[in-house]
Amino acid sequence: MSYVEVKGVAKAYGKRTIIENINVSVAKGQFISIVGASGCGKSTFLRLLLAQELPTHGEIHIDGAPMAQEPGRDHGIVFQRYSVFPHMTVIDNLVAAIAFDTNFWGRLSRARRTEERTKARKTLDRIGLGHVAGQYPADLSGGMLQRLAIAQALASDPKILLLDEPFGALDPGTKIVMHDFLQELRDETGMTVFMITHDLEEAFKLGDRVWAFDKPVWDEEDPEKNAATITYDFDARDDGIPFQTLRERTNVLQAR
Ligand SMILES: Nc1ncnc2c1ncn2[C@@H]1O[C@H](COP(=O)(O)OP(=O)(O)OP(=O)(O)O)[C@@H](O)[C@H]1O
Repeated sequence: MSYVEVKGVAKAYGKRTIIENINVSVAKGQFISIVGASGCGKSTFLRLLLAQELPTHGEIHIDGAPMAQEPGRDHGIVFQRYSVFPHMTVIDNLVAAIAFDTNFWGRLSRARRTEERTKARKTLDRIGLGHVAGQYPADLSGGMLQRLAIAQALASDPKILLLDEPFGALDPGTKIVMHDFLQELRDETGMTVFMITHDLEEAFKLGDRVWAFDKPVWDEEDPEKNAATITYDFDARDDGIPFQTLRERTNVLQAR
């Protein structure tokens, strides 16, 4: 059954339409990787899913209901650039995320604060950051910072996790460790995940489906003209097209 339903969605800024004719349906727990040329509207699409922006046309339904008109707690998001607070320790960063989630930080009782701290400590142990709980983000490696950012995004037990090039700044070894980490989290939580990446191998390794955003019509004289849409929706599991042959079959996915 469909969990996220996107019907005829388009987004324009002023007179310029960035994406259009987006019609997709995603089952609960699916992992969608999103690839495509720079500037073709991938992050714009994530912002629509996050309700940070509203579509110019079309509708998005989540779990059978029209999407909220503003960002809510059922979505978590992680960006490539680490979105942690530099002046707070690792554990305080996580406690702050939990507090934002509860919305009652100022009024939390001492007992509740202790409870939240214990919860944060457990989460840090779970994600391998227990030993740096008292340190500041500046002392952490890129992989550690992204673990912390993901843990913050998960503080509200989101139903949908949005990842905008989360591992783009990491070295190849750390990336592989982060892939395992993300796959474990996904197995544990059953979240539906949308991840933008410029790394095709990563897209096919992690995704159940890989969507390619592209402009069906290019205007060489004016590359900014015309909108992009989802031109390919690949099944990346079982009977999917193997990554190795994909590059040969299509040039749409070649890095531009
Ligand atoms: N708030 C805005 N107002 C006007 N134009 C915008 C706005 N946000 C994005 N754009 C334009 O929309 C286009 C798509 O941007 P977007 O960030 O969604 O692309 P992208 O595919 O995620 O790119 P990249 O892979 O480089 O991150 C760009 O040309 C950008 O300049």
